[in-house]
Amino acid sequence: MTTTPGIHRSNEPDEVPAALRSARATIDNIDAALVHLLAERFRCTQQVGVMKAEMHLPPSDPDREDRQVARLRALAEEAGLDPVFAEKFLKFIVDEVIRHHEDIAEARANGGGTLQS
Ligand SMILES: O=C(O)C(=O)C[C@]1(C(=O)O)C=C[C@@H](O)C=C1
Repeated sequence: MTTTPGIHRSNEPDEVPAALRSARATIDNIDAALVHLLAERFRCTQQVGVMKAEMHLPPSDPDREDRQVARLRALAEEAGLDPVFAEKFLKFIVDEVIRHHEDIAEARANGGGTLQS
């Protein structure tokens, strides 16, 4: 593997053509950004889960989800991303968030704090 200072170091074999190597480096950077964005989103939704449990609000809010879906579908269309995929991706994430909210509410109901520490 060759290295250039300041340039993304790929773990691709040397025989991979430069254009493909470069495209893969971009993909790797985008995937890293997605991981960081998702980590921040889940950090935020954990706090929402605690607030909801404290306020005895249900874990899911279908009206809010409908608004999120409509907004994300429009954004996806503008951006040239398949809106069906955007909706599926949001649902995948939100379903996981709801499971976390349920766990937080259950832990609280059992006198077990907030799962935050
Ligand atoms: O906004 C909320 O009430 C949340 O709990 C966050 C969130 C989300 O992850 O975007 C998750 C569950 C709700 O059904 C709606 C939205």
